[in-house]
Amino acid sequence: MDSELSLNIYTEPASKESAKKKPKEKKRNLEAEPDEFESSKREPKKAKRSHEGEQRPPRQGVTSSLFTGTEDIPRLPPPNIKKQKHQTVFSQLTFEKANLHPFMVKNLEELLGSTKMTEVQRLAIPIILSGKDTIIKSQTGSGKTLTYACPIIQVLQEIRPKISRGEGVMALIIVPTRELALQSYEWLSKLTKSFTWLVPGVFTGGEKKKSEKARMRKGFTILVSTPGRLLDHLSTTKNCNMSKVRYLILDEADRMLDLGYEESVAKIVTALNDQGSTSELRQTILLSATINSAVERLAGLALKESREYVDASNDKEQAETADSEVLCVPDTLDQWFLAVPPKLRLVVLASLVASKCELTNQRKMLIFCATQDMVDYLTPLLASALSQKDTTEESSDEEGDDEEEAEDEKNLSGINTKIQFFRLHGNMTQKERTEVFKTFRDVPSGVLLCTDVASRGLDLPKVDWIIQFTAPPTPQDYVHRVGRTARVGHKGSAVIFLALSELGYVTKLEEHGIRLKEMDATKVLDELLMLIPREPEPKRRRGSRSKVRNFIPPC
Ligand SMILES: Nc1ncnc2c1ncn2[C@@H]1O[C@H](COP(=O)(O)OP(=O)(O)OP(=O)(O)O)[C@@H](O)[C@H]1O
Repeated sequence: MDSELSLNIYTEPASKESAKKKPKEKKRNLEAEPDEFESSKREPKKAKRSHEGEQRPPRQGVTSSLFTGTEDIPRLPPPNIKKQKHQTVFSQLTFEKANLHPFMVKNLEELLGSTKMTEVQRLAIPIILSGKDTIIKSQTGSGKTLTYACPIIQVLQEIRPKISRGEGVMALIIVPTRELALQSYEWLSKLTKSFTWLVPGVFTGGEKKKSEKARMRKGFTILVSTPGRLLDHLSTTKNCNMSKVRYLILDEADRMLDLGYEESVAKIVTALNDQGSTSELRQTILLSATINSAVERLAGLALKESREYVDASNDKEQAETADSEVLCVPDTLDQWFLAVPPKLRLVVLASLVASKCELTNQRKMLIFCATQDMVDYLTPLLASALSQKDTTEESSDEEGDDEEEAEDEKNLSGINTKIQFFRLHGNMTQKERTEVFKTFRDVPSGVLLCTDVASRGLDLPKVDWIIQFTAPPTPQDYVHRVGRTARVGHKGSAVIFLALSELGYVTKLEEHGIRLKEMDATKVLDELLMLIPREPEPKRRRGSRSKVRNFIPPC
């Protein structure tokens, strides 16, 4: 069998007709598979781009070495899913039924455009209101923030005489990342709008400690903080009064452990006890999308023995060990894997981004990378290959080049002229991180390249595609990454790039009840060909470059 991936970058993609005629082979190369991936969606786009009636002249092209000598992609055995876990997101109960203050119910209705509680909210809010320590497990994007925020605010606003901010912190919320701290703080600010005497505040590493100290002097009722910065204040800030903390929330507990915060949380709990907020007087709530023995250990540090356990997935049979845990992903999530040989990873990534973002102007995408360096490398690379901004900058540098070359550049860079690229990782200044987080959250479309700093807890509305350019260490991490889309009942898609040697990852996910469909890399590359403007190729001068060649090396 021909083991070459013989995609010719200048020839037309094989038509559906001809693809169908090809006999099926046991093993396949990237050319042989009939389109399974989004075939119905691709048709209209073909029509849009095909300049009807206009035949593209067949180009006797050069086949880049990128596309030759490629390994065969082995067929995977059929999926072996024993258990699959589905969780209904919304309950039939409204917030009104949870005995929340009418102002808060009205506020929620305006903010969310809905009055129905999610399943985890329906189950957990009454338990939290009853005053019991609680462990809450629920899938990503199921509304865990409001699950703790609503009952806390409900109880605090009822206290008479009214609480004053000078009395010290009454509710302490610990979250693993700065972005999540800001996000939770924003929700608390919105929910306390009608109860002006409850003052929320936020501490995050990377902010100026001096200004945080000044704000602390004025006082907060509800404080959100990352563990490191809170410990710092507890040991150095005089006015850090935690003696009256009656709620302690440990949000994204599994992530907190991954980041090595177990010891910090233990020290915070000790500091609270020392200041007089003992576990008997305090109600502690731990939230996590995955629960394993390490999370249970963390719970043991802070929660009372007599605690409630809320599992919104309601799967009582589930074995709660890290190995056999059946993980829960939203039903509205479409999941794929892409088996890609290393040398094609970049061009397939560029094709996928270009084609998905070209299909609609309202596309929001996250690309997860293994390292900060990878994010820093890929962001300008994709931007210069696919977006107009960099091209314009580059064209102005090349002022004076001959017209033919400028025209050529313009044509080939016209793959997509609107995609905005962003990057986010832990080695950026806090100011940059906050700016990127807020801007990306608010833009209607864009592509954010990030490390796992964005994998947990972040609520970025309207993200409809997650690309994992490198596989995460564990299936639990996979669930958190894909959890940035398909939130609260919305639809979303996720694709993970795997080298041929990594295909066992698909089986590993199946052991956890997660089923991935295969996306065909050739079809993805075909999409790129269709996006390249169909002008006849201008005569090239020696030394001239094209955008496509920026990411497809010359043969
Ligand atoms: N009852 C509800 N009705 C409609 N939208 C809701 C409801 N509850 C929460 N949401 C929205 O759902 C989104 C996700 O909520 P949240 O970030 O709290 O989820 P999560 O379970 O903490 O997710 P993750 O595990 O990823 O952190 C938010 O935008 C929030 O506004």
